[in-house]
Amino acid sequence: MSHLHQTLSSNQAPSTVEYGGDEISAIVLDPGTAWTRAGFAGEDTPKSVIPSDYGVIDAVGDEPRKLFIGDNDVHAIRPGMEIRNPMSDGIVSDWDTAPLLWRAAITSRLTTTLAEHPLLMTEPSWNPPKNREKTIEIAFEDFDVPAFYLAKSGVCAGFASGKATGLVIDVGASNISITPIHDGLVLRKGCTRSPLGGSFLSDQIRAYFASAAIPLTAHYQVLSKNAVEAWKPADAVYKTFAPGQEPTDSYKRFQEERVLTEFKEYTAQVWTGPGPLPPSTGAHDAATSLLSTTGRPFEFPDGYNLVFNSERHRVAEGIFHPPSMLTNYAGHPDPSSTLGLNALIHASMKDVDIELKQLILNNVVITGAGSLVYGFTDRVNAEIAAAFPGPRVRVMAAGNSVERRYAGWLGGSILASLGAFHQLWISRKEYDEHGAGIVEKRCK
Ligand SMILES: Nc1ncnc2c1ncn2[C@@H]1O[C@H](COP(=O)(O)OP(=O)(O)OP(=O)(O)O)[C@@H](O)[C@H]1O
Repeated sequence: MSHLHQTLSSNQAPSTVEYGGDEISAIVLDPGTAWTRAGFAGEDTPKSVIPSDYGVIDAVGDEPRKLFIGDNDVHAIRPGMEIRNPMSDGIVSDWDTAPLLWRAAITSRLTTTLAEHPLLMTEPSWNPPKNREKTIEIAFEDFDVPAFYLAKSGVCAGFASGKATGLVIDVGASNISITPIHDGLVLRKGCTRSPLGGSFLSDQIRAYFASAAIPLTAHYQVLSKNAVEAWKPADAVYKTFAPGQEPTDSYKRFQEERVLTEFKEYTAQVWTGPGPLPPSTGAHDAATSLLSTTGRPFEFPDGYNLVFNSERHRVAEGIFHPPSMLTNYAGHPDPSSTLGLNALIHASMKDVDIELKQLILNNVVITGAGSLVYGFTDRVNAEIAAAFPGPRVRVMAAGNSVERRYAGWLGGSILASLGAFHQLWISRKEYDEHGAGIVEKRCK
């Protein structure tokens, strides 16, 4: 892919791809753990973004299993509907359902004739060969596409910022990954990741609410509410369900996750460092005065509202400094063996030779919706500047949240619409001749 980067610019957005002499729009599909994003190559944003979580009512007797995919369906309250996700750690773990989601993302908003459009999909750098082969098989045999390519999401996110060389820090739902890229290729030995992504932050906030006895209500549970003063009990009417009609626990958790994301968006804030957030000292929290920040309010769906001070920093501290993580819940990562973000960056840069390291650290690209929490970029900046002092270290993050959310997709969109990309597509003929193994040779 290295020859492509010379023609690369983030402003470039041709609207069609030339394939087989005709101008046909390629489709770009970026399947994440939180969202599945699909759109036409050359466009600025994916036209179709659906939750990767889906609803399912398992088969009972003669009734077959029912699936509920897409925003409207997955959020509707249905007794017995479980919410599941076909991804784990950023890669597909449920091959029965993932292709159904991909197809739904494409056919709901883009086209019903998949067989006419080349398909570019993104994948994380740790996607194993078996998964890659399965993906190309689905593209050609199930979707019947005329041409296919599998691009590394780290490389795509770099391209979205106009960089073919750099260090991509992607904060997704399932993890944080660090991908060094050089001339549009992933430097494999420098790829690192930790489970301390957006879902971890949600779990930390949930754990904090539990420890402070702050009730977490989801939107669907509230029928109506009246405004109340901060710290006063909610004055709301809650929805009740007849026996057997209640939503499942997984549905409840999925809906609570939306509220936790709102908390991340409006209230949580990363301590800007460098170095860890000072420890809590109880009621007269030294960190609060040290931070000299004003508190920030948050209102739950039932109107219960309060102002959060140092706690809104504390919930995010574990991402950078795992010993600070809250551990009052089952399944939390092990604070003593999980790498914080600074350590991850160090581990990634450890074996990169010195000249290349300078080039790479000159283009640190922060991406992924999980990075949108206040202060995140400032902290990364401070940590990198402290760890790698020098004038050539530069951290960049799109100020525009849409770009940050969709960087992987956008890079794929740019890539697939470059004239020079034409030669990289794997054609149906090549797939038929060489089989699924061709993906290993052609999509590096
Ligand atoms: N404004 C925001 N501030 C902080 N976090 C946010 C914000 N908006 C969304 N998030 C979080 O970002 C995460 C989703 O990020 P993203 O869409 O990049 O993940 P993904 O690519 O689908 O997942 P993965 O990379 O793990 O496969 C969720 O945990 C969500 O709660």
